[in-house]
Amino acid sequence: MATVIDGKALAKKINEQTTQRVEKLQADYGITPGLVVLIVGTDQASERYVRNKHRTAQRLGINSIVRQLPVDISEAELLKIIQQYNNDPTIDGILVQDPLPDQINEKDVTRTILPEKDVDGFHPVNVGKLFIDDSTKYPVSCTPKGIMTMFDEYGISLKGKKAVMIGRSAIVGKPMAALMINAGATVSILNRYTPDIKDYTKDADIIVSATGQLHLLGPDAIKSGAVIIDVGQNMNEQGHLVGDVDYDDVFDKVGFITPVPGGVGPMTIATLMQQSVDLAEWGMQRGK
Ligand SMILES: NC(=O)C1=CN([C@@H]2O[C@H](COP(=O)(O)OP(=O)(O)OC[C@H]3O[C@@H](n4cnc5c(N)ncnc54)[C@H](OP(=O)(O)O)[C@@H]3O)[C@@H](O)[C@H]2O)C=CC1
Ligand SMILES: Nc1nc(=O)c2c([nH]1)NC[C@@H]1CN(c3ccc(C(=O)N[C@@H](CCC(=O)O)C(=O)O)cc3)C=[N+]21
Ligand SMILES: [Mg+2]
Repeated sequence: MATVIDGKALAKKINEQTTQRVEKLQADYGITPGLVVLIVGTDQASERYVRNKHRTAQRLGINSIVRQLPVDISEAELLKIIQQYNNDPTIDGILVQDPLPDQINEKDVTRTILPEKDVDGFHPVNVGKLFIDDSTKYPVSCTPKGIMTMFDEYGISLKGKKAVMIGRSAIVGKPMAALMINAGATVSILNRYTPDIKDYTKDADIIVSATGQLHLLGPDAIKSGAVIIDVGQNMNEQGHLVGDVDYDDVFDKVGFITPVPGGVGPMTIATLMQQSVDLAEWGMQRGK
C-alpha cells in the first residue's frame, strides 16, 4: 500500500511551531520578523503564489511586505530597491519572485541580496555553504529544504539510497541534489538532454521530479516501492493543477508519494516562513 506524504498537514504542524517561535521572539525581545517579497510584473501564477505567502506570513505574525514593481523596471532600479531593504533593520528576509523579465539578470539580483537576508538561499555564499555541507547556520532553498523535512517526518532515510533528481534548476534541482548528497544518497541529476530518463528512474529508490512536464513519469518508469516526490505544478488537459507524475497510474506501485496539490507546495511556503524566523533569530544572535 502506498503512503501519501501529506504536505498540507505537515505544513500546518510546521506553521504552528513557527507561530510559537514568532510569539517568543516578540515576548522575549520585542522583535517581529520582517519579510519583503518583490514581484516584478503581473504574471498570474506568481501573483497567486505571492498572495499565498503573504497571507500565511500575516497569519503567523510575520511582518510581510509585498511590493509589486512595473514589468519594465530597469535592473539598476530593482537593485537599488534591494539595497534599501538590505539596509533596513526591520527586514530579515528578502525574496525576489521568479520568473523575472528579460532586462533583469537574475544572477545580479541574487548577488545583491545580502547573504544574511537571503531567505531563498540563492546567494552564491549560501549555495557554497550548502555544497561544502558547512556546519554553521545558513539559509537553503525552501522547496528542497521542505522536502528534507518530509523525508524526516516520514522516516525516509537517504543513506545508501539510489536517488534521482529530474531537473537542475538553481531553485530546486541543484540544491535538492546537494542536500541528498550530504545526507548520504547516491544521486543522479537528469536534464532535458538525458537520452532516456527511464535508464535512471527505473532503478531509483527515491525520485524527485521538478521539470514542469506533464506525464513525465508513469508506472513503467519506476521501481516497485519507490519514494516519489513531485515538485511539478502543471495544468492538465482538464485544466487541473497536477504534477509531473501520473499520480493515479503509479499509486499502486509506489511506496510513498506526494500529491499535487497538497504535497511539496504547502511545504515550500511553510519552510519560507520557518526560514524567515531563522534569519531574524540569527540576526539577533549576531547582535544586529
Ligand atoms: N511545489 C513547489 O514548491 C515548487 C514547484 N515548482 C515547479 O517545479 C517545476 C520546475 O521548476 P523549476 O525548477 O523552477 O523549473 P526550470 O524550468 O528552471 O527547470 C526545469 C528543469 O527540468 C529539466 N527538464 C525539462 N524537461 C525535462 C525532461 N523531459 N527530462 C528531463 N529533464 C527535463 C530542465 O532541463 P534543462 O536544464 O536541460 O533545460 C530543467 O533543468 C515547475 O513545474 C515549477 O512550477 C518550482 C518551484 C517550487
Ligand atoms: N524567489 C522565488 N522563490 C520561490 O520559492 C519561488 C519562486 N521564486 N518562483 C516560483 C516558485 C514556485 N513556488 C511555489 C510555491 C508554493 C506553491 C504551492 O503552494 N502550491 C500549492 C497549490 C497552489 C495553487 O493553488 O496553485 C500546492 O501544490 O498544493 C507552488 C509553487 C515558489 N517559487
Ligand atoms: Mg524557495
